[in-house]
Amino acid sequence: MNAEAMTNVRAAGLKEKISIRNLSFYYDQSKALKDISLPLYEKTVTAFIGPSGCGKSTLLRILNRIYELYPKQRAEGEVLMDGQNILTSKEPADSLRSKIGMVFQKPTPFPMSIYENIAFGVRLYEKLSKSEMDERVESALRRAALWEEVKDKLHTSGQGLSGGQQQRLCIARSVAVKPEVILLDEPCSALDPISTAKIEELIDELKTDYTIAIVTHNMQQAARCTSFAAFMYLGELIEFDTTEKLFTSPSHPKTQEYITGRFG
Ligand SMILES: Nc1ncnc2c1ncn2[C@@H]1O[C@H](COP(=O)(O)OP(=O)(O)OP(=O)(O)O)[C@@H](O)[C@H]1O
Repeated sequence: MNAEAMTNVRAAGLKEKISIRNLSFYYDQSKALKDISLPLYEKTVTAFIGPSGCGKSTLLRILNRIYELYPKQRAEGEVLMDGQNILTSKEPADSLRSKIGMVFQKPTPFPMSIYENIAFGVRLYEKLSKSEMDERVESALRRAALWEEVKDKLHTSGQGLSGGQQQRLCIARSVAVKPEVILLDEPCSALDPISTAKIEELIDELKTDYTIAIVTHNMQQAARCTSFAAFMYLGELIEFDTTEKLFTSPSHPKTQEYITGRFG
């Protein structure tokens, strides 16, 4: 990041919620991420962009330790959340995942009712009374801008919703467990433009409470709804800066080529 951007970060009083330091990642012998260091600022949206295969999804999967389910995958370096290295901490994975929620490219509602899609995750972490649970489900659906559309059919299947509604249900599901960080891996790539616009509005709304990282192939989307952006290429972080700087006057020629559509 250049000096001017750094001054702006300081002036805005932004705190590093997550600090990624010298992070490398291996799929067996193959090195998919090479010595990545960057911050995710608190209550801010950061975009991860770059051509297919550059390691964006791999990076998100490290942040909530999904990779540890696979014996041949290994991370080196540090991912500090509020100063604690989540890669080596003894914190159980499910507790970590309640703090760092993830929404995937393809909407993945569970095969159960809209209500249960949300209540199911909450029950893993908290014991709530029926009325408290009703409130939690409603507030999560409101937060995900879905309440008005589903309030009269909460006990019908979540899989009966449209793709865009399903994705908002998945966002509601992750919001319901009161996370601190939300990771969005191409959340709009399977959606039509109207649903995409709704999710973008929602991201803008959610950043008042959550630290958000979003992987996207859509440059306009990154420009519209993020404050910081990281450009990755072949497993390396080429450039990290404010989204405005990265899109208007990138420092690296590769970033320039990518954002102007000359490759990728
Ligand atoms: N399960 C896996 N086993 C081995 N290599 C993998 C695995 N998953 C990903 N990779 C490799 O790791 C590298 C980074 O992949 P990743 O999916 O993180 O890229 P990406 O930037 O998210 O791509 P896309 O934009 O296409 O989703 C690629 O070279 C990919 O082939």
